[in-house]
Amino acid sequence: MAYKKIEQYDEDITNKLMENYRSSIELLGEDANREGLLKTPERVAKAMQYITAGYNMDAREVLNSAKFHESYSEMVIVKDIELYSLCEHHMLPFFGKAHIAYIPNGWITGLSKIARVVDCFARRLQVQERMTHQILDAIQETLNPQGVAVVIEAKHLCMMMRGVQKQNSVTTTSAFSGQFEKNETRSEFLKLITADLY
Ligand SMILES: Nc1nc2c(ncn2[C@@H]2O[C@H](COP(=O)(O)OP(=O)(O)OP(=O)(O)O)[C@@H](O)[C@H]2O)c(=O)[nH]1
Ligand SMILES: [Zn+2]
Repeated sequence: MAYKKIEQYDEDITNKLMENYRSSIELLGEDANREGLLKTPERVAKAMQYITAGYNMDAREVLNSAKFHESYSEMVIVKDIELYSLCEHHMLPFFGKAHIAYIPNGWITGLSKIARVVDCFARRLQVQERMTHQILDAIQETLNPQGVAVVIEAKHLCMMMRGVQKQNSVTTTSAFSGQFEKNETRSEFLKLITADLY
């Protein structure tokens, strides 16, 4: 199976995480035995496994699972794919949108698979730059298209609720391969992801 079902949690890992989160709650000055917190270690253990489930997902397998022969050779753009990830430095969320395009070279993939590839790499401890490249590489290697473009815009909670405390900064990262290395193609992509066509 390409990805972990939401309800499936490894019992051993869940139990070990629960012990750790119980200790963390106490170390942070709380009473882990008070009513509202009794089930919290288990909830957090499951939530953390869910938001890091990307380690159990294989992006190439996801893309190959719906790969179709097709002669369409214009740009395919899936934009505004929401993403939630965890920064690997503070384990705090960063979240935003991914805009992805590819120009097929005989093969297309199911549109939902593009969004699943985003989840696959977002649901890990990440830096935005690496995630951007991982998404591009998975699509490039699996579909062998004429080019791939990935733009990610995200807000990092580690820059908002602590540290430098900037509430409005947005980080944009991008990666381009093949035809998208040409200015003309890249400009068309950037124009289309900012256009309000829907
Ligand atoms: N390049 C990059 N940096 C990130 C990302 N997520 C978080 N960071 C940064 O990682 C850096 C870690 O820096 P450190 O100085 O080791 O950590 P820190 O003392 O907590 O830093 P401050 O956040 O500035 O308080 C910070 O500048 C974060 O803003 C990311 O996706 N990409
Ligand atoms: Zn951080």
